[in-house]
Amino acid sequence: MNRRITLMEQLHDELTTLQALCAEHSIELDTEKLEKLVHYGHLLEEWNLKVNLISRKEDSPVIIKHIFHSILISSYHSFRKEERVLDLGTGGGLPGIPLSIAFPDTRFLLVDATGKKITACQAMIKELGITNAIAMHTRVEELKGVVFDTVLSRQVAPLEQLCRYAARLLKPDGTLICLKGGNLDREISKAIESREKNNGLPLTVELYPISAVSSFFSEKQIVIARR
Ligand SMILES: C[S@@+](CC[C@H](N)C(=O)[O-])C[C@H]1O[C@@H](n2cnc3c(N)ncnc32)[C@H](O)[C@@H]1O
Repeated sequence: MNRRITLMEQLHDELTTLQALCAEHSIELDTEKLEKLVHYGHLLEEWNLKVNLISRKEDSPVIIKHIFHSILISSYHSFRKEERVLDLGTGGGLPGIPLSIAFPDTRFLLVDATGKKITACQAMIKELGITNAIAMHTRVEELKGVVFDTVLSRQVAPLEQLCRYAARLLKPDGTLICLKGGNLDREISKAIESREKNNGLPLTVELYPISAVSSFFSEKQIVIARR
């Protein structure tokens, strides 16, 4: 029998899906955080009707494709108390908003060159009661007087360009973490060739393929660049 799924059932399904994925990857999140992440997913879809934040012809659940994808970074990097993190080209808050929910003691700055996207992020941050993330409308090249332990970036630019942006904003022992897809051989070679120009970033590049985590992450990798 065909029947419409109620909002309550949908929320429950999303919560269960996220909980199972987190448990499978040893990511510990309490129910309050899981519920907030599900709430963020709904706000993201609502805002997406007004501002282009994520693809509108979604073929996969937002809770996996965008939210768990962001959270998965924490399997490869420990977000510490008071750590300062920049999300460069955050768009609708990815990966910064999910990670700020998961790690409330870490401090996140989310920047994007598009004002309308930052307005959406600011509204979502407020509605979710997030106090450890700030969204700022700026090009990353114009950020001054701040340094970060970690720079995050999801689907923004080739690695060499990200290294150029991050080089002057990262502490000497800081880390650049990118969520990327496809074959990265050429862009990694270019980034390594340009490292002298980019304050020695990257000295090393670690690649963590995540295709096996979910069918929605086909050809996706987590890329970690260090000096
Ligand atoms: C493809 S979107 C990805 C958004 C988000 N990270 C995500 O995964 O959904 C790339 C975003 O990077 C932003 N962007 C590109 N270059 C930038 C720069 N130099 N400074 C700040 N934002 C930038 C764009 O405005 C855009 O919102």
